[in-house]
Amino acid sequence: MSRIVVTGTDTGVGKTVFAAALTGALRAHYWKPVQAGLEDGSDTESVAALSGLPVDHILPEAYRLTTPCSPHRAAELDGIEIDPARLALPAHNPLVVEGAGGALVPVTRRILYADVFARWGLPVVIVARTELGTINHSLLTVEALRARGVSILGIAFSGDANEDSEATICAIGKVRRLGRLPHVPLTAPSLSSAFASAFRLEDFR
Ligand SMILES: Nc1ncnc2c1ncn2[C@@H]1O[C@H](COP(=O)(O)OP(=O)(O)OP(=O)(O)O)[C@@H](O)[C@H]1O
Ligand SMILES: C[C@H](N)[C@H](N)CCCCCC(=O)O
Ligand SMILES: [Mg+2]
Repeated sequence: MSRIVVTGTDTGVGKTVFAAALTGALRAHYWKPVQAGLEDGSDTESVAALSGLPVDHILPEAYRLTTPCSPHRAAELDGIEIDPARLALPAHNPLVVEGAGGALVPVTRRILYADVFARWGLPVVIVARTELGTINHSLLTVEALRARGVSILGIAFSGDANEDSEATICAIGKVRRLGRLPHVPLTAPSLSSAFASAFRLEDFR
């Protein structure tokens, strides 16, 4: 079975929506270790609603921070420092783990998400937009992860088709195109069906 990390080229690119679909398709457990920003609902709540899975597949966060900003700063604003020892992976398998923002977002002032991914030693899926600007953001993300020895499972695009940008990223970055999740109504059944049409489950096993 598989334990997979979902990162992205930026915040708001569709990691949570993709992770909900993947978690549901694998009947995995989902874990968002650090939630920064509580007012508009958490990623954990979104995945609980969108994955179609029983709630016991949705694991509690290690940190729930008030402010919607970088976790290192959100922690400071709440008067704490994130202890990387508390970010030990849960034993569940299959497991889908979501970062926050992009791969070089700081967890503390000394440790970035990419460093944590390297410690975990799990393969990473990069969620990338298809809009203009994605080639640069995607290739930067690929380089940053490889520089830290993180294994990249592939790229999951999010949004409208952009055939040349998607192919260019995968060719120059030497990275597998896993598929593209189009924008769909955010319900569990529509997400599940869009994921099944766009991705091959065996790529994640
Ligand atoms: N496949 C999709 N279909 C419909 N809407 C989507 C899809 N992907 C993303 N969105 C929209 O974009 C918003 C941001 O996506 P999402 O929350 O998945 O981003 P994220 O990368 O997880 O951000 P964060 O860094 O905060 O965790 C969603 O709330 C939703 O409105
Ligand atoms: C608040 C947001 N939705 C995420 N939880 C955290 C995004 C951190 C991005 C930091 C940055 O790259 O500047
Ligand atoms: Mg998210």
